[in-house]
Parts: sequence; C-alpha cells; structure tokens
Amino acid sequence: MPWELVVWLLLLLAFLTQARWEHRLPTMPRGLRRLGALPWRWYLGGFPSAVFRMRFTWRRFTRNADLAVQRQPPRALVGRELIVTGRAVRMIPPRLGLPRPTRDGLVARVQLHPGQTPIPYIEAAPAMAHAWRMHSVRVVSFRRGEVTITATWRDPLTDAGTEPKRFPGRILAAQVGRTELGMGWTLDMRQVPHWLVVGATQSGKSTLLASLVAELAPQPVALVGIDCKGGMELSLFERRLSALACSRTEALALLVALLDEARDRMAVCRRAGARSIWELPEHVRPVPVVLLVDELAELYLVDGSRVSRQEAAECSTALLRLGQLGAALGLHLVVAGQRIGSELGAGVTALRAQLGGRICHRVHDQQTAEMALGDLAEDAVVAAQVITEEEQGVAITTVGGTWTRVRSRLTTTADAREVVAQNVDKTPAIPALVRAMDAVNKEVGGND
Ligand SMILES: Nc1ncnc2c1ncn2[C@@H]1O[C@H](COP(=O)(O)OP(=O)(O)OP(=O)(O)O)[C@@H](O)[C@H]1O
Repeated sequence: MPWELVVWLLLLLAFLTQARWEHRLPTMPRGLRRLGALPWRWYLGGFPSAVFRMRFTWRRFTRNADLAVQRQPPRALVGRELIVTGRAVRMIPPRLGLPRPTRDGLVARVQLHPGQTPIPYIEAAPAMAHAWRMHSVRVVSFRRGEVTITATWRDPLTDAGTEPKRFPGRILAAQVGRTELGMGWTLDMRQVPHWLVVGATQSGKSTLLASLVAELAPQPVALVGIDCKGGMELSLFERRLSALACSRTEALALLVALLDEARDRMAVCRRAGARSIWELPEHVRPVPVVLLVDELAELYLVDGSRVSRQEAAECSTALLRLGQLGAALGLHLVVAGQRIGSELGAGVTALRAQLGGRICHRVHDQQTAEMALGDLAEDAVVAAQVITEEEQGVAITTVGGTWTRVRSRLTTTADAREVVAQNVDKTPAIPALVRAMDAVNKEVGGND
C-alpha cells in the first residue's frame, strides 16, 4: 500500500474522530481542550482540498490571468515565405511553492518569471480566491523575485473567539484588533503619526478608541482625551488620562496648552540639535502624547453666535497646527467622527490631509468613504460601503499603500475599568495641561 494512502486514511480517521469530539470539548482537560480548539476540519479536510484545487488549476489559472509566459517554439524559414514549425505554443506557469497550512488558511510562495513584477499577481488575488474557493487572498512581495500568497478559508473577523498572537510592543504601537488574514492589527504611531477614524453612528468608532487606550495605557505614553459627547466614552479611562475635555471650551484650552507644549519641545530639540524628540537622550526626552478626539464635529459646529464661531475657528486652527508640528515632537492625533467633510468648515480638509492613517467603518454614503479612503485607494471605498450593520467594529484601513479589512477588539466597560485599575500609576502629569484645565474649571465655576 503506498504511504500516501496510509497518510490519507489516517487523516480521514482523525477527521471523523474530531467530528465526534466537538461536543465533548468543554468537559475535557485543558491540554486536550486547546488541542481540540484547533481548526482540525481545516487542517484535515479543507487544507488538502484547497491545495489540490490550487495545484490542479494553477496552470490554467496563470494562463487565464496572464501570469504564465510563452516559451518560444522552434521555427524555420522556408523559401521566401516565413513558415513556423515545431511544437504548439506552450505557456509556462510561474513556479508555485509547497503551500503551508496556517490556522486561518494557507501560505504559498511563487517565483516570478524574469521580467515580471508583483503587480499582476496582486491584481489577480480576487480571482485566486474564487478559483480556489477561499474567503480571501492577499499577495505581498517580501523578497525580490518572489510573491507570497496568503489565503484564508473563513472570515476571521466574524469569529469573536480567535485572538491573534500578541507581539511585545514597541512604544506607540498598539494591537487594537485583527485583520482579515487573522493577523494582529497594529496601529503604529511611530510609523504613521496621525489617524482619522470615520463611521456612521454605532459602527464602532468609540470602541476602537477604547481598544487603543487599553493598549497604550501600560506604555509610557500620556493619553489626552477630547470627548464632547458629554465625556461618556473616554471618561471610563479618566484616571489614566493626563487630561480630559468634555466641552468645546475645555477642548480649546487643552489644544492651546498642547500647542504651548509643542513650542517647548521645539525649543528643547533646537537646543540639543535634534530633529525630533526621538533623537534626544532618553533622560531629557519628553513623554509622547496621544490626543484622542471623539466626534470631531462637536468641535466645529456653530450655533450662529459669535462666541461659538470663534471657538470653532480656534479649535480648527489649533488642531491643524498640532497635526503639522506634532509628529516630530511626539504629539499624535487620533480623530474620530461620523463625517469629516468640508461642511464642518474650511480647516477640516487641511486637517484631513494631515491625518495619514485612515480607518473607515460602516458609512451611510459613498462620499464619506471617499473622504476617508478615496485619495489613498479607490477600491477600498467599495469595500467600506459593503460593511453591514451587523459588522460593528469592522473597518477598512490603509496600510503601506494598500488596504485591508480589520475588526477592533471589543473593549467592554469592565475591561476599561480593569485597564485603568492596573495602569493608573503610569499616568504622566503634564503640568501645562493640568494648569489649562484648572484655569478653565475656575473660569466656568466663576461664571456659574
Ligand atoms: N469590534 C467590535 N466587536 C463587536 N462589537 C462591537 C465592536 N465595536 C463595536 N461593537 C458594538 O457596537 C456598539 C457601538 O459601538 P460604538 O459605540 O463604538 O460606535 P460609535 O461608532 O462610536 O457610535 P456613536 O457614533 O453613536 O458613538 C457597541 O456598543 C458594541 O456593542
């Protein structure tokens, strides 16, 4: 009996056994439970058939998708007319490496033919997903002359149970959820300093901010909040926040204080001959600050009065200045809102241009998706529009010139309380912010 047959029979046996296991899982010892929780159906059934489909269709697929190249047939010149003889034209497919199973799908490498670039492979990714009956396929080139195909067999964003492996973080890097390929979704503010988060009401914006705060809370980072929806979302984290503004007047005072802080940091860098705070020696480096704004529109909307117009204009200018100056000074913005369009005022378009990182949850209209993603990736706009109401927390985000579907981790009120309790002693005091908030509170108290 050939050994392949033995292996297949064993796999079949294991597959059938596993089907009987599942309902007993909760009563099993922990080790067995962990083993049982692995996606055996995929490993034993789905993966071999996906590999079979890949291998079986590879030649035809690469020919249809223009990824195969032609081998020159032998030819001969006879008489005055040109006559071609020899074997029929044969298309040579690129070399497909051995697919490797992962928890959520498979990974395979492909060697490019000389003269090829990864672009046609990246464009052919949706066709690969259809041809191999996979949920999604992504193609990335990590090495010259080679592309890596990562295919997933199910949508990891719909399965709340799969928590991607967590990696020891760098400062200002926060793993806030997972990507559609089942990997961790990390917002790295050292790479992309400012972020824009849009989405309709109840689409998951505040939950994403909460996940971000929960991830940054254990780090030596000052968190500052502007939550003009009465402070209902960010006040959960108040004791871990270095300052929290719950009204536009407070927000303006905070923004002005942050601009003063930016000027101080500029002076420190200038004196030390450094181009950013990261070039300063560690003992004099100021703590990075992440400013979270929940519902930007609350800062920009005016009720017709002169005071509100002036406040809105000042908030707009201060935010824009922070966006322009902040990255090198360790001042980062994460701005969330339902719509971030020009109807909010002239400054908002300029602010949007400063927010390089984009996250777009479910939106009501194409225009909002275009505002968030359109200038970076056209096809991402389409992907954002098909997010359904049931997919709360699902979003499209742009990463390194491409886009991906992601879902934030659901951070509950209990999670927020726990994070605060564990990290309250890590809250850095920024005297300028404390003074600004005290001054506003005194003024408001005096007016009352
Ligand atoms: N990642 C997630 N996974 C599962 N459920 C989520 C997720 N994110 C949000 N939700 C659910 O969606 C609800 C609304 O989320 P959230 O309050 O973050 O939306 P929002 O966009 O901030 O809404 P609004 O603009 O009205 O404040 C939450 O109460 C939560 O139950």
